[in-house]
Amino acid sequence: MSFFGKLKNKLFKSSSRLEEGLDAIVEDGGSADPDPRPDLPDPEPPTTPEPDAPDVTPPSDPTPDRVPETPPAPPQEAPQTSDPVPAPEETPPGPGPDVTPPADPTPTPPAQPAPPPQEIPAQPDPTPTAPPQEIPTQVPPQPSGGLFGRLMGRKPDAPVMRRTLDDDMLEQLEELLIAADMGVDTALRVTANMAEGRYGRKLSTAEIKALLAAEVTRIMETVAKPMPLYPTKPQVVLVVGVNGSGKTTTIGKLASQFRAAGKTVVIAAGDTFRAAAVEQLQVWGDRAGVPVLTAPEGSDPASLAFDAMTKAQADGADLLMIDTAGRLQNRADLMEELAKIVRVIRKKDPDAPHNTLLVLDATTGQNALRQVEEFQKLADVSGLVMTKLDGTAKGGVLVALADKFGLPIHAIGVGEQIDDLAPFDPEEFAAALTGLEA
Ligand SMILES: Nc1nc2c(ncn2[C@@H]2O[C@H](COP(=O)(O)OP(=O)(O)OP(=O)(O)O)[C@@H](O)[C@H]2O)c(=O)[nH]1
Repeated sequence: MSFFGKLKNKLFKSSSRLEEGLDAIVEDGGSADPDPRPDLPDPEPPTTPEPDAPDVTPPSDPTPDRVPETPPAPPQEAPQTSDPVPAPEETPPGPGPDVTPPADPTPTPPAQPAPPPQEIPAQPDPTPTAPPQEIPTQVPPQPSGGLFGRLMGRKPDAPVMRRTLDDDMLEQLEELLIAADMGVDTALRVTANMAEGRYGRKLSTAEIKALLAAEVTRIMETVAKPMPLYPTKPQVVLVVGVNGSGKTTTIGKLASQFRAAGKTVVIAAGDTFRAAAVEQLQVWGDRAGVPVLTAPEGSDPASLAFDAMTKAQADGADLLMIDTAGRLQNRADLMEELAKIVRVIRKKDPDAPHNTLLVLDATTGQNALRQVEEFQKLADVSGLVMTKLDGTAKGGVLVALADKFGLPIHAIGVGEQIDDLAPFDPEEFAAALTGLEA
């Protein structure tokens, strides 16, 4: 199975609750429409509740004038289905160590069977006032598609359930989206946009899913950005996040992808308070074929960071990834620790760290929102990596995160293996979240 097929499968697994909820909402209060053609006028573009223009600029980029490296396939220039992390500069398009997706070097729409109901332009206009999407209210019949349909063994020409979009239905949709961890504000905005120009019309499940997927895509497109690479050597990537969020695993996966892209990488095991954490990072360093600098348990992480910076500079390494402790419960200590690491590495490079990645566990749902708030106070978070998107029903929190903070999502973790780090693809994510049939 291709990497994208695998990814899609994993994401689809996570969305069943929302998908089934949408099916149930239309079934509840809807009626079988023998005529699959809804005969609806074109939707008017939503003009009201617009998502807050997300600030996708890292909070305070220490080097705003830095020019991103422009390799043949610069990862920062690939907003669609390309690499979230280092683009394979010299990696041949064969089955070799492609950075992302590792097992499928051509992660383009072919793997994403054209979903008939959704017509999202490849480069949608991000301006909030522009029509967010061209969703045909007349979605091609989906009688044989859809989990529910398949479970019920519907025949292709079976009547399609439709339900009038009214206050009751909108309320149910809001509740469903909130239950799916989108958060109240985002859920209200999304449903308002879905209703805009369509209130009082009869919509099928497929149409509802297409509308929701388009709204989600529109929000997520503004944040789907690969981690930028700079010509600076070493580019310092500080990795923060609570214990267990997946920092170590993500550093290992990223290091492997950077290395496959021809970059030299050094890792600093900055969580010196836990011997187990250091050991685990060493295991990941071995897997990725990247040196891991460690220090005795309990020693000063800033001192280790300084040594790692010295080594990375001496070696001419492209990237230095610094793991950090995640003891959010000792907030003051952690803040001081992170501040000291930054102070120390800035003695070597005043622009470092060039990226501060916050690793978030998607299965924590709404808690991820609080973690962003907390870590933004502790560090200049420049981008997110969302882990454990495989097998979670809480993927909706990504929509809330994007809507609320607008921080770039550089990559998503979809498993525990070294290759299980994927670009964040908004359309694929939206389709998976809503159960939109491909
Ligand atoms: N299913 C799944 N598991 C993941 C993913 N990323 C990390 N994990 C698992 O989550 C657990 C914690 O990951 P770590 O990388 O150790 O997390 P950490 O933030 O470094 O945690 P500490 O070492 O305690 O600071 C491990 O069992 C990982 O295998 C992912 O994308 N999907």
